[in-house]
This record gives sequence, C-alpha cells and structure tokens, in this order.
Amino acid sequence: MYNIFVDWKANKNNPKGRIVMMLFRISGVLRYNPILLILIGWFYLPMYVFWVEWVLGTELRWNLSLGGGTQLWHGQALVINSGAKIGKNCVLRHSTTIGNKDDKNQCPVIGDNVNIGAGSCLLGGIVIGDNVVIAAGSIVVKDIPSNVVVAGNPARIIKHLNI
Ligand SMILES: CC(=O)SCCNC(=O)CCNC(=O)[C@H](O)C(C)(C)COP(=O)(O)OP(=O)(O)OC[C@H]1O[C@@H](n2cnc3c(N)ncnc32)[C@H](O)[C@@H]1OP(=O)(O)O
Ligand SMILES: N[C@@H](CO)C(=O)O
Repeated sequence: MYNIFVDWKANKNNPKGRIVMMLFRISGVLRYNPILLILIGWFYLPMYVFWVEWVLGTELRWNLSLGGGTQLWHGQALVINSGAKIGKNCVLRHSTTIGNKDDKNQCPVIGDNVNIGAGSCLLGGIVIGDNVVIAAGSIVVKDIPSNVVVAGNPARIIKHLNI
C-alpha cells in the first residue's frame, strides 16, 4: 500500500503513469487481503484487466512483483509476464516485453534502478543487476551485471557507470 505513495511521487508530471500505477497497486492490495479480494476483487480485477490491460494496452499483471517507485512512461504495448520480478525505482516505457523465452516459462529478475528504453525485449530466466540502462530497442537474453549501459541485438555493454 505504501508503494502507492512512492509511485505517485516517482511519476510526478506524469498523470497517466500515476493513475495506472495506483490502479496496479490497488490490485496488489487485494492480492494480500483475502477478505477484500472476496468483497471487491470480483468487480475490481475484471475492471482492472479491461481498462488497464485491454484499453490502455499496459499489461502489468495484478500479481506481478514490482518494486516501489516504478516510473511508467507512455506504457502502450507494455507486456510483462507475471513470473518476472522487478526491483525498486525502475523505469518502464512503451513497446517493451519482459517475459519468457520458451515453454520453460522462466522470466527475468531485474534489480533496482533499471531504466528500460522503449521497444526493448528482455527474455528468459536472466538476471539484470542494479543501476542498469537498457538502450531503446535492445534485445536482452543474457545476464547483465550492475552499473552498465547495454544496447543492441543481442544487447552488449556499451558503457560502465561510475556509481
Ligand atoms: C516519446 C519519447 O521521447 S519516449 C523516450 C524514449 N527514450 C528512451 O527509451 C531512452 C533510451 N535511451 C537510449 O537508448 C540512449 O541512447 C542511451 C541512454 C542508451 C545512451 O545514451 P548516451 O549515453 O547519450 O549514449 P550515446 O548517444 O553517446 O551513444 C553511445 C554509443 O551507443 C550507441 N547507442 C545509443 N543508443 C543506442 C541504441 N538505442 N541502440 C544501439 N546503440 C545505441 C551510439 O550509437 C553510440 O555508439 P558509438 O560509440 O559506436 O558511436
Ligand atoms: N521522459 C520520457 C519522455 O517521454 C521518457 O523518458 O520516456
């Protein structure tokens, strides 16, 4: 619940990001509260799926593990498999896919402060460190260490960050 306020602050000057993240966090509250889930989940979750996933095209599954302070820019055609884990203070944009590579359904585990450029694909059971910038249009299919910028298809390190 606390993350609602953290996300709100992180998405300053970004009303769409604020609203989508708030709706996502409310669905997360239902996940951990069986009574609320029974009382309002039957109504709220289909509405969430309809408006956020289908109409806005932002597939942030209600049971996704997503750290506080997530910035969501634009968000259209963003699809994240619910098996992925994303840390705190990450930036998500449009036309991005984070999901499985094959039918083993292993998904990325992403650290804190990871800034994912528009049009990227992060696939399979890979681990991405903290403080990583993923350039627009990158295809990431291998582990990425902390404190680097990666770009390209397949994504390779183009810079080391002094953090
Ligand atoms: C509507 C909107 O505005 S939505 C916003 C969309 N923006 C994003 O998604 C942000 C993503 N940001 C990027 O992709 C940026 O290019 C960054 C952060 C990866 C790199 O930016 P900078 O640090 O300024 O790097 P710089 O421009 O100096 O490029 C460094 C090298 O990486 C290459 N490079 C930069 N971006 C990319 C990319 N997306 N894909 C492949 N290579 C790239 C450059 O060609 C350059 O290569 P060179 O050294 O061989 O000449
Ligand atoms: N600042 C925004 C611009 O659209 C972004 O980085 O995505």
